[in-house]
Amino acid sequence: MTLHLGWQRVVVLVGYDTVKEALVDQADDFVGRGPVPFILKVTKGYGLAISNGERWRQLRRFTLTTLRDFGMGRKGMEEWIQEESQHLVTHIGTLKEKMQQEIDTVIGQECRPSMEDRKSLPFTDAVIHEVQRFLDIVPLSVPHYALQDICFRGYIIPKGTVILPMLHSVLREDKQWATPWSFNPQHFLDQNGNFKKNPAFLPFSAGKRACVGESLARMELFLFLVALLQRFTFSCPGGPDSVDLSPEYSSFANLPRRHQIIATPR
Ligand code: HEM
Repeated sequence: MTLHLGWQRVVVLVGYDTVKEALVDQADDFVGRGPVPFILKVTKGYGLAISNGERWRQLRRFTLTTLRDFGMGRKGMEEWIQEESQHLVTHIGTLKEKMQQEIDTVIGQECRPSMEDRKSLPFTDAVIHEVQRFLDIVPLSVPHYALQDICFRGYIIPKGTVILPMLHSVLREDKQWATPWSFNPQHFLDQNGNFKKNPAFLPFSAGKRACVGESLARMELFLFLVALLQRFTFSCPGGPDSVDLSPEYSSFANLPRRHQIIATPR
């Protein structure tokens, strides 16, 4: 779909098939990032997220190597996050009985969680995936840009066009999810309760420009949440129905609201 935002021509890619075909199957064509004003303002024109060509390739390689080395250093990334999460559990508390039952059964309340535990905790893993799908934090991804004319599905996308891979349309697509508008961890579970991948789970986008922080972010989400659930039960003053799940702001990002949460030690 083509539209104009002021003078800027924008092509919006809608749905899993289109987003995947562009970002993965035609990865080299759609790898560009353009001089979009808000990204320029945030980055001042520097860094990985705004760069193109050789400069971007080098920055991306450097970033990925640094994150990987961080993970393999004297204190691995996993261990570092584990320690951080232990600090956090002294302040906050837990969430849902079913996750706690699963965690209690598999690793107990005392043992420090590790990433190895993820495959033994399919329900917890499914809940985390569903939270990311449902919250839809970066609904339009970070804008891409046609650095030259791109031929896509028989159309020409002219050089200078901003391209928005609409991740929101993938994370809420009827064809991909049984109940796209409801929070439903079953989206990531099979009939036997095993974890089930869904290729349309693209909160970090896809292809050559996909989020470099994905592994770190997913590790943090898992280790923090499991450590918190081991020690606390969470509730909110007005009961679960009082929680408004709609974002506080919705534009480039969907920002979740702040909530008052009661963390009760178990
Ligand atoms: C839940 C957490 C996160 C989400 C949902 C997220 C999502 C995204 C998305 C959608 C993009 C755009 C990809 C594209 O252009 O196609 C992106 C890019 C990027 N993310 Fe993340 N991200 C998260 C955490 C992080 C973290 C922890 C880091 C840093 C360690 C990070 C660093 C970056 C960078 C540098 C880019 C630009 C990559 C490039 O242009 O080549 N992100 N992220």
